[in-house]
Amino acid sequence: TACSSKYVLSQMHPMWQGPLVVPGGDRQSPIDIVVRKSIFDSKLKPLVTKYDPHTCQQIWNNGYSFLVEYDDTTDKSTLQGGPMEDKFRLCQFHFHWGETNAWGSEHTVDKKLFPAELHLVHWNSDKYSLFEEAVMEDNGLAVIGVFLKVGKRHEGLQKLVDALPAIRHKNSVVAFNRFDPGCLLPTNTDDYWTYHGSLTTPPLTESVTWMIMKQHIEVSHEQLAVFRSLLFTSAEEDMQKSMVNNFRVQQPLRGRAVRSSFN
Ligand SMILES: N=Nc1ccc(S(N)(=O)=O)cc1
Ligand SMILES: [Zn+2]
Repeated sequence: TACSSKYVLSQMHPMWQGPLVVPGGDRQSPIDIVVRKSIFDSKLKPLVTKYDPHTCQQIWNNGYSFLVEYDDTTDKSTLQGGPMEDKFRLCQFHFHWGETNAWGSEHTVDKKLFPAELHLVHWNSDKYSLFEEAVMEDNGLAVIGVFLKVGKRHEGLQKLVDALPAIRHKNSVVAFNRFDPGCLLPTNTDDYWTYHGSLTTPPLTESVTWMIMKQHIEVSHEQLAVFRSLLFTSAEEDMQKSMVNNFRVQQPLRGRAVRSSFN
């Protein structure tokens, strides 16, 4: 679908650090969320997600993470509310994780690292007609971030985990339908932090309104271990590299405000 994208993994420096310098990058992501410096904004509305499980199309290994892609040619799976004025269309979700449970998330909360982070990627379908267009615009994208903690097994996630062995190698894809991404959201989606930032992988464009959920979800150690069984490398390459630590380091805040929807 429109929102899938290929990343180029250069040998010079691992891609998850992205290019070392971004031209004029003063709203880069991820960031450390300093809770006591976040500003409560009573005008922030609850998030309204309306996800149609039937718009799920495929799951694939893009050599950086695994993406679950949705048909974003109609307004079937949408996000609105929060700090946004417009309606946004879900195009894909993916995760970032570490080689151990000690780290793996991209955002941190008072420097606390989580073992993994889920990103649900949406683009502004009120203003643009394609993800590729929206990705270049200030208010083009909205990404929901959810922290993962290791604990009890996540039943909804298991369907996804069971599909991963089929896409072990980079560029492998498997049909995946009927998956409700809403099952991966925490029970409370009213409490979040929001700030203006960027994609955390190339093209690193500064077009993202981030909404980071205060409440995490729990997945089992075994489920995370299957994430780590994926490979960065394609079947043709002889050096197989396990797909771990696919996160970018925290970026300077550059005076940006982080608002909270809760007191
Ligand atoms: N090129 N597409 C992308 C979409 C989302 C993200 S992220 N990790 O910021 O959600 C990065 C790249
Ligand atoms: Zn991401």
